[in-house]
Amino acid sequence: MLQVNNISFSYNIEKPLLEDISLTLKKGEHLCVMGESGCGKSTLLKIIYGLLDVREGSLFWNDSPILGPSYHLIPGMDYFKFVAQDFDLMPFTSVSDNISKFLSRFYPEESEKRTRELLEVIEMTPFADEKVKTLSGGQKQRVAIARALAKEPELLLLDEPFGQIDNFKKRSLRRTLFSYLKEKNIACIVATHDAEDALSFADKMIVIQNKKIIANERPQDLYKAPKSKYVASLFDDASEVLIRGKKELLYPHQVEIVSKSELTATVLNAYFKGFYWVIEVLFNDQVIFLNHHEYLDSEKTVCLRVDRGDV
Ligand SMILES: Nc1ncnc2c1ncn2[C@@H]1O[C@H](COP(=O)(O)OP(=O)(O)OP(=O)(O)O)[C@@H](O)[C@H]1O
Repeated sequence: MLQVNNISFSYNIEKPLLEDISLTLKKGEHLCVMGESGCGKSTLLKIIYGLLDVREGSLFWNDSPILGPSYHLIPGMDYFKFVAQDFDLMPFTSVSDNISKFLSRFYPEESEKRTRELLEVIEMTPFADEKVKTLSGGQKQRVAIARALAKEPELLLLDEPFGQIDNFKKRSLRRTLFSYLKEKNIACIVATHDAEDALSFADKMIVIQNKKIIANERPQDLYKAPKSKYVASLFDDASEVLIRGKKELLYPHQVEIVSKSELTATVLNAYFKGFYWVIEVLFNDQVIFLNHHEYLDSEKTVCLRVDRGDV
């Protein structure tokens, strides 16, 4: 089990980046770390991996303290693997060799079987013999994930793991990877901007804002009852508006256009989303985003209805 107890960290002593951060993660559990760019997600992953020294607080994996580079000649915990945003692969070596390098040379058959299995997890079997330098950014990212899994870690730390992968591949890779991790009971922490990483695959989610953890809950619970616009905006184009004197935090699917209502608004823009449109409207000098089945011209007057349903 991972235990992070009240840690604080700063790159620059005058500008603390993370303050009083605490969290726990059990074996096989998946945690998603979200928050605006620059809030310290990657830094938190680096601290947990043991690449940075904390100013205050302590970290443990089971009963062993996780110590930073001041205490280790080679920083990084043995049972953990960290896939950073820069991948750190061997460019002139094949995809297979990049993965198998971390497997035992004494059991070549085992090693080959495991490499084949991991190539399938990252959907890169046809590229097994390609040199890494010829691969795209997204393909390199997938090889880095497979390499991190070669010697099964107890905790896998992924920094924006699908950032360079196209949507089609991302969805299928995400399904395969997270079910593989669950099957092997490997704990995982993902720093991401993509709410889909959290909503479908994480057991827990933390949100960082202004140096602190402002939410630590199941992603479904956070989605249903976001405590602020900052949290809701991680999931969708949330609007915070004053309606009939009451402040409402609304997702686009909770606002409908109806034929008659006392809430009137003016269309500003319409954004094509495939089977629906996101319509941006101005309501009492406040901008609201809502989902609608068809395109609407700007400046058109529309009537609104709020239907919070059960989110
Ligand atoms: N080695 C470093 N030295 C000094 N400052 C750093 C260093 N690495 C990161 N920072 C700063 O710390 C802050 C947090 O960076 P970090 O990469 O942890 O944020 P993040 O939430 O992961 O951002 P993003 O979502 O954009 O990847 C940023 O302001 C960044 O410029």
